[in-house]
Amino acid sequence: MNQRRHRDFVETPDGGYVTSEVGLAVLENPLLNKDTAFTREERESLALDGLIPPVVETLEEQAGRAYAQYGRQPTDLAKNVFLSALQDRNEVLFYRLLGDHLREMLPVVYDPTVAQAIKSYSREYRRPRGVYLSIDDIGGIERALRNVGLGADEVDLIVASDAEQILGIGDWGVGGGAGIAAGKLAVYTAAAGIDPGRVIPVALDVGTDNEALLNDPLYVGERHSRVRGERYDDFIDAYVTTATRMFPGAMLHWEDFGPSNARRILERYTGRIPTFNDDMQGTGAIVLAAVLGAVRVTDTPMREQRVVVFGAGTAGVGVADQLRDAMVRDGLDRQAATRRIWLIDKPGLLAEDMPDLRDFQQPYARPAQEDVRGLGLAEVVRRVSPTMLVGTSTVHGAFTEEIVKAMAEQVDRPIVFPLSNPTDRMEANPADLLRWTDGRALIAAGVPVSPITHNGVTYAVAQANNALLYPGLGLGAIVSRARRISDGMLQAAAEAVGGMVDVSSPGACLLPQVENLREISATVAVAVARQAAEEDLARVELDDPIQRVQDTMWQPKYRRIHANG
Ligand SMILES: NC(=O)C1=CN([C@@H]2O[C@H](COP(=O)(O)OP(=O)(O)OC[C@H]3O[C@@H](n4cnc5c(N)ncnc54)[C@H](O)[C@@H]3O)[C@@H](O)[C@H]2O)C=CC1
Ligand SMILES: CC(=O)C(=O)O
Ligand SMILES: [Mg+2]
Repeated sequence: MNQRRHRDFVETPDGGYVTSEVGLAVLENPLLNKDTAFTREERESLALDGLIPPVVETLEEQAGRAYAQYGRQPTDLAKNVFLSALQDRNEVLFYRLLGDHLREMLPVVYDPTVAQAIKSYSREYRRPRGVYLSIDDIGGIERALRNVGLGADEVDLIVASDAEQILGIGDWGVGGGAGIAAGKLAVYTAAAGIDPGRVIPVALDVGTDNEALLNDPLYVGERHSRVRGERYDDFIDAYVTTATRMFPGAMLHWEDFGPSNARRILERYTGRIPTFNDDMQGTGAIVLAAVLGAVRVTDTPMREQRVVVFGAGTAGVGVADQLRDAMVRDGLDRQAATRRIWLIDKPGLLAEDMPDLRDFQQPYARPAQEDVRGLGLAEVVRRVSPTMLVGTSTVHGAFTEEIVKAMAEQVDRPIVFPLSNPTDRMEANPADLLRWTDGRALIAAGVPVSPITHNGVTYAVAQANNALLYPGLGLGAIVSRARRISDGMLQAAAEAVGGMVDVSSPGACLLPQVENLREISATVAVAVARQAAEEDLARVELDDPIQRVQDTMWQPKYRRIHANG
């Protein structure tokens, strides 16, 4: 009978569950709880009689009530809190509701409202979710991961964050790590059907430099400044070593690390285990997907693009890397491709003779003889005539009317991607971009944007958020049990998303729409699994990856539950 153990229940070959839990313990387990949908037989066998109101409801009826309750919440933050409480109570109902109203609820569970939820994590705190690992207790990592109660082959995915750069809102300590890891995992399940019983969100608490948190009596994390250097590296290493030893099949996802750690960590582990950094690689790949759509509209090949990236941190350089590689595939050598990308950060245009360049910025630094060191965005746009302007700076309004109009004077269809999150960090408002360019701008933003009508044409603005890509990437890696996440797999994912859109009509969206997220993720997963096989990185052979992806996707449906014995 015992196929696999899920905490305190096992799955049976007919897709039901057997549990030794009874009574309130069943109702308090969000993976088992069906609330008023327990049948009469289940109520009897699981000792639930009298613990639930008499009615027996369907999942649909429950979802209808929950949606009405959701609608009565006064603010987006209240809606987020309501949905987390629902997830803590009944995961099937939570995912059913989320799946039924994905376009409406994704911005509440995830970006942009997740930023507000993270800021108020300690104040709103009601109950824990996932695992909290502390740099002050490195020896406790194994114990904490063991306490989750999952066996060696029962974990597919672990999302971890140290919360140094949460979205574009900076350092949010333990609540940032816990909140973003849980938010990203909710998207994994809603988008790609990653089994919510086989994942672990991890907050890596290394302290925080956010003084408001340190001085907040309600703060729930370690109350000291952020630890850096050798102790930090030892902590990350202990986490990776322990997690991969205990759960050898799990993929490790890194989210919202600061620029000094994100790339270093990825480079240390990428050749050894299945792991990826979403902000660098997921973002780079989804932006590449949108760019592939945009260059079909402009009919200018990749190798002829000139790209200005404003904000040369984790995401900005991740995007630059993917665009450079796409130019190389289009015929340029690596150096020529790199030269077609201009990176601007706080000190202005990055140049070789600048002190304090980060190692990952160095390849893009302009040669000293160009004598362009430190130029501001407006001047760079004037001199370079970029075909693409990408914003990953967190600087709201950085793409001013003057700058965008200057760009639009030099190219017919300027590609402008204000990607910073949440909404109050966006480099430009898409409606303004269309107005300033008289509808010529090809736009993608990090947050969802409603369609915009300009001069009689309705423009669907793409959401270039890594959420359109990482769930399918993860699913593809899981079904193929990939040993590594390779550049080829990221490219396959980007091309799969890019191939899903028809950009031929005026105002067409550069990326598929969020309500098709399950379809997008399935398509990405198949492409990724095929690529893993192609590169000999798959640990299982898939005769029919399309069917395997469908079969692997967890569905928010109630299972029949039997009592053990
Ligand atoms: N759409 C998407 O899928 C994603 C969007 N992002 C967004 O990108 C933004 C940056 O995120 P990360 O790269 O993780 O942060 P980061 O901290 O690694 O990078 C931000 C960079 O912007 C630079 N910057 C700040 N102020 C600037 C200014 N006035 N002028 C020029 N450069 C300036 C910083 O020095 C830093 O290098 C965030 O808002 C984040 O939400 C990040 C990942 C995915
Ligand atoms: C979307 C995302 O990963 C970020 O803004 O950090
Ligand atoms: Mg992120």
